Amino acid sequence: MSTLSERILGAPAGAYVDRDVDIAFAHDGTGVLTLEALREMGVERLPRPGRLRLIFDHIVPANTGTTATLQAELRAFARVSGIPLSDAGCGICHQVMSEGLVRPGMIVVGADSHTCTAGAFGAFATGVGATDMAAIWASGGTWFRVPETIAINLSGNLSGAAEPKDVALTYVARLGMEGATYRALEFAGEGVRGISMDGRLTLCNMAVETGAKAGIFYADDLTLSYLADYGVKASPQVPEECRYERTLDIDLDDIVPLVAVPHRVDTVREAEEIAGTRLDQVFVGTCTNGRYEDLERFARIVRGKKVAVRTLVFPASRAVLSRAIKTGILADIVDAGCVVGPPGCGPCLGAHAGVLGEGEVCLSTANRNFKNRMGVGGEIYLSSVATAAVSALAGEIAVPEVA
Ligand SMILES: CC(C)[C@H](C(=O)O)[C@@H](O)C(=O)O
Ligand code: SF4
Repeated sequence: MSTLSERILGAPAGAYVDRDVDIAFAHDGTGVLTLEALREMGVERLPRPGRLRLIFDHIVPANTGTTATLQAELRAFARVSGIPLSDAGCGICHQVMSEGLVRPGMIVVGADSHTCTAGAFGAFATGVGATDMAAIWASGGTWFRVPETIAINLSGNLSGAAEPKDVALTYVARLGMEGATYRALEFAGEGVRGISMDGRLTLCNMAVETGAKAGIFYADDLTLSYLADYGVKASPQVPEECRYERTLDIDLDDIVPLVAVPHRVDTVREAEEIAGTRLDQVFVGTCTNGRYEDLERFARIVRGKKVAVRTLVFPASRAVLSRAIKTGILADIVDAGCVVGPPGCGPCLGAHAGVLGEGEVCLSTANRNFKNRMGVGGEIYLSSVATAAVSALAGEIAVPEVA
């Protein structure tokens, strides 16, 4: 009788286990540090390069000569070591993982904290540091302490303008930024069924904002049909009776549009309470909310209208961008006056495109609003896509009525 994390890691909570990993990836930022650590360790050959991956997403295309040189070095390393490389323009590592690479039951590690996103497929997926990643690349495996699990028990259905992002902000606010440290969050209950795969990815993505190692859903029919579109065959995972450390009940019928206010992601208000807050920028994208369903929802709201404030839209991957072009929603977004950027992290971490100036205020669909993250002196509010869309049209924080 095990939690899903216990089942995948093959031991009860609290145990330490050594496991091979199915996928171990790094991006352009942490890849540079991983390579540096490998060189310091004197590692020359990597045993299973096919299970490793480099994905360029954080600063793409390169913003300075120094960045370009580091990326060129990493590219050359991938070539000689046989590591598959997804180069600039492919999209955010977590989105690339979710497009047919991750399967139920896998153990996935990534040198990025939001690796927990892949738990949406019933995989145990967690972020590690670059030095740990170097050791994993050199050996093919690592140790884990099997986490205790907090169940997030979902009931009911989302209604009105509420989105999975509002559910994520709800559990982050209720658990707090350290409330689930070293735990796994397992999404359970009848309410799970009504949440799309894109929505499940959003929910798992924010698990790390509570300190959790992983966020995880059982693979069900929806998971299997999503994966089938990528040519991946998988079996469902049937939940067992198991012991959770605690259970957090969330009734989806009660969820309303929410906003995390500066500078903590667990400081959450109803959008209604802070409506009218003046904005300098709206940012739609990231590994939290840059997927096709998000862009479609955004386009539906801004179609035929004009945004009243600088609005940046960065699709999470090439596949998302391509689909948005083919279905025509990208034209709606551009015609509404938005700036569309290349697939990748974009302004999320304040490294390039879309950096905020001193005192500027941004409403973003990302997962973090730490002080100075998008630029020194900038202020970040976090919301759903629908809230971002109506706010972009209003030039100030506004409350969406229908998603
Ligand atoms: C740059 C990277 C190490 C970092 C992370 O791991 O989360 C980034 O993706 C972020 O969101 O802050
Ligand atoms: S989109 Fe933002 S949160 Fe996600 S991996 Fe990139 S920088 Fe990190």
